[in-house]
Formats: sequence, C-alpha cells, structure tokens
Amino acid sequence: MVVSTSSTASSPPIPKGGGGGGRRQPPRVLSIPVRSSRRRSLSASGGPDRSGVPVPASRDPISLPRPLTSADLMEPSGDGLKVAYQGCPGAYSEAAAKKAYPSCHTVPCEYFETAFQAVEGCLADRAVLPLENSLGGSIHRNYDLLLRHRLHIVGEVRLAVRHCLLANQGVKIESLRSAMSHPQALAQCEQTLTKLGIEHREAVDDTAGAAKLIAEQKLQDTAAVASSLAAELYGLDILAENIQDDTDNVTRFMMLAREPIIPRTDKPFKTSIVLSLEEGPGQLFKALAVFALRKINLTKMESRPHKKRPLRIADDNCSAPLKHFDYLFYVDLEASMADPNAQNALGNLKEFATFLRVLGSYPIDVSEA
Ligand SMILES: O=C(O)C(=O)C[C@]1(C(=O)O)C=C[C@@H](O)C=C1
Repeated sequence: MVVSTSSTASSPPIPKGGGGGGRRQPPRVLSIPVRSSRRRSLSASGGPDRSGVPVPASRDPISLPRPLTSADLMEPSGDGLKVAYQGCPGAYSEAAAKKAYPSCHTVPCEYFETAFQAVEGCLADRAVLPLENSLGGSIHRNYDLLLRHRLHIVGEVRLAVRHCLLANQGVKIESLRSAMSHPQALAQCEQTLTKLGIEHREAVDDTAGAAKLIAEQKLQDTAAVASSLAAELYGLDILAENIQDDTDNVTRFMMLAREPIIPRTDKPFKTSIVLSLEEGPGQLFKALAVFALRKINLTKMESRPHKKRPLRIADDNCSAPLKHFDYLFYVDLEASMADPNAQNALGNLKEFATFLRVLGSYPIDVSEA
C-alpha cells in the first residue's frame, strides 16, 4: 500500500543523533459527563462555585474516569502520534508507518539508529523499521540495534512492496546504464534490472532518496528503483512498474515504543526474544525443546554475532586454545506473554540460557500485505 501525497503529514527529517530535547506527552485524561448520585447542589469540585451559588450538576459535569475497555489496551490508530522511519518521504518505510498508524505524523530519519534515538529522546512516539523481506531476507542492522537500545516491539506490519523504475522526463530505458536504490530494493529487482540491460548498481540509504537525488542532479543515465509515490513526489517518470523479481514481494516491519503493550490472549500474539547459550552439544536443541514440548510454534529464528564477545575461547586440551564464534539467537514465538504456557517456557529457558531478553509481545499482523 502506498499512501497518497495529500494524506502524508510529515515533519522535517531528523539527522543522525537527533535524540534528546523533546518532552514526554502528558497521559490522556479520559473524561465523560456522568450522572451524579451525590448532592445535586454541588459543583464538580464537590462545593459551591466562586459566587457561593450551588451549581447544578448538569451545567458542570463531574469528571470521573470511565472504566478501561480492552480497546484502550491496544495500540492507538495514530491520531497525533509522531512516527519515526528511516528514509525520505516516499520511502516504503513511510508507507508502512501509515499502514500501522493511519492518522499519524511521519518523521523521516537519516539512519535506522536515528529513528531509535528519536523515540528514546521523545522526539517521536513510535518508530516503524524493516526487519525482513520475503526476497532479500533479514535486515540485520535492526536486529543488532534492538539490543543496543531499550525500546519495545509493540506491533508488526507487513507491506507489499511494488517497485517501479523511475527516471527524469524524456529518459528512455535503452539509455540507462545504472540503477540506484536501497541495497535491499536493488537485490529484490536484480534479475529484472539485468534483463532490462541495466548493468551498474548504485546503493544509497533509501529508495525515495535515490529518486530525490536523480531528480535534483537531473541524471540522464541513471534510474531509481522506488515507489510510485516517490515518482509523484520528485517529479520523475515511471518507466516500468512491478519490477521486483517476485510478484509477492513483502517486507515485514516492527513498531517500536518506549513502553511495552499489555499482552492479551483474545487474539493471535507473537513474542520476540533474544538469548545466548553455553557452548556445547545439544544446547540449542535444549532451548528449542522448551517450546516444542509446550507445542509453541516458532515463526522465525536469526543468529547474530555476540558483539560484546564475538569469539569464545575454549581450552579443549589442544596445544592452542580453540576460538568458537559466539552467537545471539533472535526467536519469534507464536504465543502471547499473557499465556501461562509461554511464561512457563521462558521460565524454563531462563534456567540455562546465559542471557534472555523479551523484546516484545504484540498482535500478529493478519491483514493483507
Ligand atoms: O528504502 C526504502 O524505501 C525503505 O523503506 C527501506 C527498505 C528496506 O530497508 O528493506 C524497506 C522496504 C523495501 O524492502 C526496500 C527497502
């Protein structure tokens, strides 16, 4: 889904290191008029008004909090919410932010890390960042950043990514030598670009940024791989549509917030964790058995180098000590942290994992990508 230009409320981009300075929004106070069972001659504060004349309750209703409903516990749809994403206006990440929070204000950020910092520093309320693509695989940088920052995953959103080939007005496909885009987008279109006879690839920070640069520099031999919205925003022609190598090209994004959401069991939830284990035979098998024995389905597993301790020295009675690679395992479970079965599984895992952190428990995106 690509959001139309007119509905895109966006703020100026936040450069790298843009955190700090912002203020936390005060919590929303829920107030509705209620019928009072107290003495009707009292004002809302329980006494007469400034003139000493008793005020009827109907003129100045008493504000009492209404009971919370399950709808209050869910993520807001985005009214007034500031949502950080990486890239320029017209990037797929912005479309994902709009899909996740339809009435939000999008905040473009230069780097993934800037989006994390924007939420931590209260310049934005949420960040929406890509985690994996059906063709290109995982976006490892964001897995690593999840551990370097203390934000919580509060949701996921899947977006159908339909790439276009964009060039300045009058440029023909035959005269193109180079394609410029985000490395993931270039990888998703590799075969099509080769078939079109475009030999060179130029990687930039985001798809819309490529479109912007080509328009600004009036390049005649280079096309951008980007969205149709980017063509509209930067005044480029669409030379070809749907150029991704697989028609079902989907990117999964995570929604991040400073506070976790309250997990529930009345709808399908996913829980994302990260762990590390002792070295030794069967350790990973033991960790996965914790879930298998409780019939908890795993939807994804990713291993990344343990940045703080990338190599583990083992003395295996050899002349020189052996150096093993040391890993962190990111696992997605099809379970809610409100489910005692999942709680028991994690309790069991904690008994032997050398490190365990719950990154978030959030509703599964079951919408059409
Ligand atoms: O460059 C963009 O438009 C992005 O939103 C980034 C990104 C990515 O990081 O994977 C997002 C979706 C597409 O898979 C291609 C690029």
